[in-house]
Amino acid sequence: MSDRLYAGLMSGTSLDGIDAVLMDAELRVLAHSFGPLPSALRAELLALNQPGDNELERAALAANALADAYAERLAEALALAQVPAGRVRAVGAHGQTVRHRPERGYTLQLLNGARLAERSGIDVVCDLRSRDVAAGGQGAPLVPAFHREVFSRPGVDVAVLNLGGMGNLSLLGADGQTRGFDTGPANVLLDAWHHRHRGGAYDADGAWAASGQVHAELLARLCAEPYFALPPPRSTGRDLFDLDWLERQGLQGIAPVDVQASLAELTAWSVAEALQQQAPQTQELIVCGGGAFNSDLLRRLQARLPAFQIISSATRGLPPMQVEAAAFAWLAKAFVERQPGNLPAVTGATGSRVLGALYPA
Ligand SMILES: Nc1ncnc2c1ncn2[C@@H]1O[C@H](COP(=O)(O)OP(=O)(O)OP(=O)(O)O)[C@@H](O)[C@H]1O
Ligand SMILES: CC(=O)N[C@H]1[C@@H]2OC[C@@H](O2)[C@@H](O)[C@@H]1O[C@H](C)C(=O)O
Repeated sequence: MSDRLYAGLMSGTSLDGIDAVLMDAELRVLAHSFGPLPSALRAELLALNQPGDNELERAALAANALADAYAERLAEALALAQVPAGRVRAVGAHGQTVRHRPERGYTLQLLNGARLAERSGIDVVCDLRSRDVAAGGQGAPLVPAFHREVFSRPGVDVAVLNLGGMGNLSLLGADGQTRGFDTGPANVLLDAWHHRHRGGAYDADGAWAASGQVHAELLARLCAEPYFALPPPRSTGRDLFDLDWLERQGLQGIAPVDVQASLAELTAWSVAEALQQQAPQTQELIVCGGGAFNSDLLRRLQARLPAFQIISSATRGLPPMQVEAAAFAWLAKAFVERQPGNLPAVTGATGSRVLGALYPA
């Protein structure tokens, strides 16, 4: 007999690892578990973002391996909270985005949901984006509805910024309206460029970027990418923003450290520009995702948004690395209650839809 606990599992575009969150029906987090992706699986998922040989079998095997890794993270979250699987009503499991092409009518998150149900003994709700795409939407971002639940304040305009691999903003209007869209790359290019020149997963605290100089002409070329001028609804991913994209912008003669500084500035610019265009009256910015730990990035944001109070989501009760997994727990709850998970004003779908596909335990 379930007492309506929900779990969320997320592995995002940065491919840093898997977050599992267990929460109650009042959206209080009971436990959080994070673990890196096994390195061979991480490399394969990264490779599957590009066309390659024998994709079908490789995708199926990666979806299996991801289900096993998800099951492990979920088990650890349950153990931390000392909660048996039988008390969890459902788990919302994102899977790994390897293609995001809403303009072609699909978005693809790898995950063997059947295997996760088998391993966990919990109802699995996955494939949470396809229905919105089928209804003409972008299938992303989905978190604005959850951000509204946990971060909105009556009478105050609040913006919530996820700085993951990609960046996305939720605009929670004082008038009760919620908007949202992807700003562009947040950490994905910073991680990849840092990895190429310095090794390691990411530029800790943005220290390398902070030691460089922004290259004004390169920054201008990066900012000229047409994606940044698109009106919402808009979403993006590694399909567009990868190292090939960066190399096409002309890097000859520019020191790698200055490219890193320029990439950090691009992230800050894309967010500030979007806020100034879309929500000029807003003055509060809540930051979540791994970029919330990058003080160089936050300093650049503050410099471009001097009137804003920029705070970590932890200040509002939800630590930065728990927000997305919690959102997918909330989406599982919405599915169980057959409530819509999307916001058509955000994704551009023709209407509200119940999101997800169910693999019963
Ligand atoms: N201490 C830190 N200093 C600098 N950057 C950090 C730090 N900790 C995390 N990050 C950045 O945050 C990233 C992970 O963020 P997060 O887990 O929110 O992304 P994601 O969920 O994979 O992406 P998305 O939200 O696009 O799906 C890392 O790849 C790294 O770039
Ligand atoms: C297709 C896809 O996986 N999109 C992710 C990605 O990572 C950040 C940004 O791009 C956002 O649009 C989305 O994730 C969050 C969880 C969302 O749907 O709100």
